[in-house]
Amino acid sequence: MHDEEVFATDTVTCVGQVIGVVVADTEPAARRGAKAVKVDYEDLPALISIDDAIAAGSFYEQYGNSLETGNLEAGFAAADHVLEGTLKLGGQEHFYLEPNGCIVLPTEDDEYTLISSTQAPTKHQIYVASTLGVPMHKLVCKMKRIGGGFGGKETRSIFIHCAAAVPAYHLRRPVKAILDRDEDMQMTGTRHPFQASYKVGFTKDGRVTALHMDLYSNAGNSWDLSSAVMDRALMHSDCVYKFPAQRVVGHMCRTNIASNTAFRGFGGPQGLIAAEMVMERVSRHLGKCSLLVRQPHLYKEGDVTHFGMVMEGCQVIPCWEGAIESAGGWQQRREAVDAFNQKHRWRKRGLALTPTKFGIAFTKVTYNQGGALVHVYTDGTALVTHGGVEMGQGLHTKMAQVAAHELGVPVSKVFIAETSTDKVPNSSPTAGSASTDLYGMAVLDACRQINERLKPYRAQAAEKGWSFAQMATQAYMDRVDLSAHGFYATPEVTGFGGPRPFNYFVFGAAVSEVELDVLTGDWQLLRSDIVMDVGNPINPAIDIGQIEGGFVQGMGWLCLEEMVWGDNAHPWVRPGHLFTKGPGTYKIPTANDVPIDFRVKLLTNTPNPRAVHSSKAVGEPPFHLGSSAFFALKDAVYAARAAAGLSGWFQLDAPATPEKLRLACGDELAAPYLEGKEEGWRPLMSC
Ligand SMILES: Nc1nc2c(c(=O)[nH]1)N[C@H]1C(S)=C(S)[C@@H](COP(=O)(O)O)O[C@H]1N2
Ligand SMILES: Cc1nc(=O)[nH]c2[nH]cnc12
Ligand code: MOS
Repeated sequence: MHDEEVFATDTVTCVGQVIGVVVADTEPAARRGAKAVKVDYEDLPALISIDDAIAAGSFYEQYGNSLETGNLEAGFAAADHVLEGTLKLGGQEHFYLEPNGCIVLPTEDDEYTLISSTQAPTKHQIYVASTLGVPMHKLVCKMKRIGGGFGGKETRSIFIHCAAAVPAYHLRRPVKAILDRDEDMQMTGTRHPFQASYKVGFTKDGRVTALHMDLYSNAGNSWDLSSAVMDRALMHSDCVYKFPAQRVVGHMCRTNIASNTAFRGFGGPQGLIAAEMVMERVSRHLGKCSLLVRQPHLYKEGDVTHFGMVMEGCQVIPCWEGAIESAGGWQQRREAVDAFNQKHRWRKRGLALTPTKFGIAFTKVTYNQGGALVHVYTDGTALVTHGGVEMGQGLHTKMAQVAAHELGVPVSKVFIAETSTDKVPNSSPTAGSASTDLYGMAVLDACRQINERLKPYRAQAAEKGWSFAQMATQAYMDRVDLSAHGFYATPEVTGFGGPRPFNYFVFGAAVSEVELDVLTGDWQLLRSDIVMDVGNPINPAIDIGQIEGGFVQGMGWLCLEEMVWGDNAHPWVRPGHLFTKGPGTYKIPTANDVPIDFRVKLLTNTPNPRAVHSSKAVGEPPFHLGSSAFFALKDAVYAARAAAGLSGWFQLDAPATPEKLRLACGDELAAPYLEGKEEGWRPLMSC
């Protein structure tokens, strides 16, 4: 939305906003220089939380998307029960291993090369070129790989590139800028904190007749990607359930924290968990098992979502049933957990099953395109370049497999050296989990062009026993072109508001069991069983790795990672400052948090007709399955509350940190701390 400045001019709207850049021969000198700059800020009133923004009416007014299906009035009229409530979801720091950084190299005249840690080389080419006033064809942005991105380097990395480019422009010398962890956490955005106000109508046997939700996101101090994030949240607020009537309205809150941005799932997890929390409340209100209440709502083949997309190749039920089977049967597991809980007062176990469905395609139609460049050399090796960035998700490996398979050579004969805007131009951000689909088809397209030209030589090779090298050499001798550019644009995607904003859905389900220490709120994830539908996997090992990582990262978001800002609830932190700026205060999952018994299964025989080699995207879809740990923890707290004589549904917002879990157990030891505190009160972290 071009609502940001490289260097703030008269007003800064968040702590950490860049006002200038100090450049020196060494980093220590530059830091001394930056410290020498004294800025006397006039403190202005600041809005930090969503509640602050709602109270002040501070929204990005230009955003007003909503989705609606069915007749809500009739739905609520037909309900035996109507419940209203508000649920809160925290933000999440990307915590990529490699903080933001870049090198800006001025070369001849006004030519520049950027070596970038970013997911979006083209976006950086555009923004730095415009900052320096040079044409795009004189500025290359490239990288071999980046040390993690998770969405955090789709846009927020731009300001550090611009801040480094300006001195490079004036000094005509290479400039390197790399953020320290605490700077990165204070200055760059995170996952959007969300809040949902809902009203749900349902019959006495648990059939939802109407669901209305207002979703509020904390967009921070600039627009960034927040509208697309909210769009995706709106489109995922059905989870895997067919609601006869549903309305969901999006609101983007304007606040004075660093602009929040893309993070794995991109608003999808927020929408998914909101629906799941509502279904949990319905089940508990009726005192029914949540599987029995949710089951009749599960999407079936041919059902239409609340935004009008028809479920094709719907694997909701196979994943749901597969996860239960993998877990050894729900009844068996439930009885074992209940038996344990009968025998232990201060340790309680919990069990939960959560399903997921995730839409694959950029909701911005333009981004659903991909390019590739393939060179075949006379030694029989191939150099492949595509528009996607390797951030640890294994994209380059899959692309090399596709090329090797198509050219008929071993993978060792295919090399991917880097991603660079002068090899493949106009690339979309490596985001939305769609890179394998987009660049896989583009690599295929390029290889097919080359194969077409090599056809006569393949015939000769067969009869003369030529190697691929000899074949390539012979073709070269005959002046045949051995290089090709490939391209692909996803057909039939409509963008938000149309009936096919996604190319297809990815499905999954997880069963998790936890053991909670009621006295401390500490817990252990005993076992998780995941069944995921990834079509025909191009590389099952990579896909299982993505599923394990996505699951753990999702669990981190909902059960461990808490961001603490200086705001009304935490007056002991300087206003607007982030208190949790490193691993000492911000707790990301460690090896101890991974399920002790971790089982991941891929559905078989579910080819996906809409993507390369019948595969499916796997980057973001598994993230939501981590919520099975959150609901298992809540299940354990219910058991603790029962032992304390408390029954019925209670509110548990995310992140479900140990303090919150401990107090939610509500026993006589916790009660004195809860005296007179409002619902959901939690202790200030003593410091
Ligand atoms: N190791 C690793 N895996 C990752 C990420 C990452 O930064 N590191 N990013 C995730 C996100 S946010 C996305 S959108 C996808 C992007 O890659 P893909 O489009 O190739 O799936 O990878 C996911 N898995
Ligand atoms: C821009 C964008 N659109 C999407 O639909 N999904 C995404 N994930 C990360 N970035 C995006
Ligand atoms: O789509 Mo991932 O970069 S949030």
